Amino acid sequence: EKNYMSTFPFVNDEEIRKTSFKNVSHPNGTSQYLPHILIIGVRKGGTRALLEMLSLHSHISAAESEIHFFDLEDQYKRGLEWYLDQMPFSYPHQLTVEKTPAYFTSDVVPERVYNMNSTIRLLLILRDPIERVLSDYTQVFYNHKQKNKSYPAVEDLLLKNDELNTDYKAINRSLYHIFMENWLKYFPLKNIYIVDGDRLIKDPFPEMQKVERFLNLSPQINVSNFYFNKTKGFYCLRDSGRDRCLHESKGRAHPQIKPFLLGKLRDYFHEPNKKFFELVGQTFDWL
Ligand SMILES: Nc1ncnc2c1ncn2[C@@H]1O[C@H](COP(=O)(O)OS(=O)(=O)O)[C@@H](OP(=O)(O)O)[C@H]1O
Repeated sequence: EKNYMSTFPFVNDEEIRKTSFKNVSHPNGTSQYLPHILIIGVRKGGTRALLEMLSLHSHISAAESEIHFFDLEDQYKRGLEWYLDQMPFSYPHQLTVEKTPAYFTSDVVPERVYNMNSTIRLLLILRDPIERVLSDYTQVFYNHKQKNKSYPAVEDLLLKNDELNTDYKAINRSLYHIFMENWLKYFPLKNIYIVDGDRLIKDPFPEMQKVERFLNLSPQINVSNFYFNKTKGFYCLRDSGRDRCLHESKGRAHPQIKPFLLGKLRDYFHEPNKKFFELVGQTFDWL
């Protein structure tokens, strides 16, 4: 049998070795491990879809919720022992993965992750920056709606005095090169795999094959694990006969924006996108 697991668990220094694994194990042979893989973002990039699809693989064990360990002070000060305790119970041959989309855009997170495990594998799923802005807006819009609060129309946030409002948070979070530079101060590009979130929506299987390869996992995820659900308008998962789609909050319709505004967004993101492509030595089909 091919030794796919030979490079794991990536743990490189003594301190981490000591804390990376909790020896208080279940009778069934499972234990908790610090993550071997992190899905760091981007917010609205398709992080949940990526985590669910990766979980189709039997060697993957995923933390269900977003832990926000590295980005929130209150969590981080609880220490690695606490973080370890948030991890799922898994078998020694499995890899633990956690996803918190806020990690990618945080200034403090790369160094903190590095201090935990400098050879950890990072997955970053990105979408067209403009799509991401509209998805981000839609998310916040629904958050307000849920609380019966009103929220401005998208054009009122995107524009200020008839010009693009570059202070708008959702626009800033799409300046991928700025955040990427910070990650690359700590991690080599070869340890960061960038998933094309637009392609993962349109045709998930080939993208997941690439993720499997990057993680050195045996090829297990199959084309029949995915089926297109016409009602949802997205791919859903089929796992040992069980069908499931992502939550209804995933795959929402975005607001239509006027062509002149779309033009402004395109102009604005042109240079940042180019900078990002140069930084990672890879291009994407962004507008
Ligand atoms: N298969 C499938 N089903 C449903 N949704 C899918 C799928 N694949 C990718 N996506 C896209 O995932 C987007 C949400 O991204 P995240 O999970 O990263 O959002 S979050 O930051 O955790 O809130 C979500 O964004 P919206 O379309 O704006 O809702 C989806 O476009």
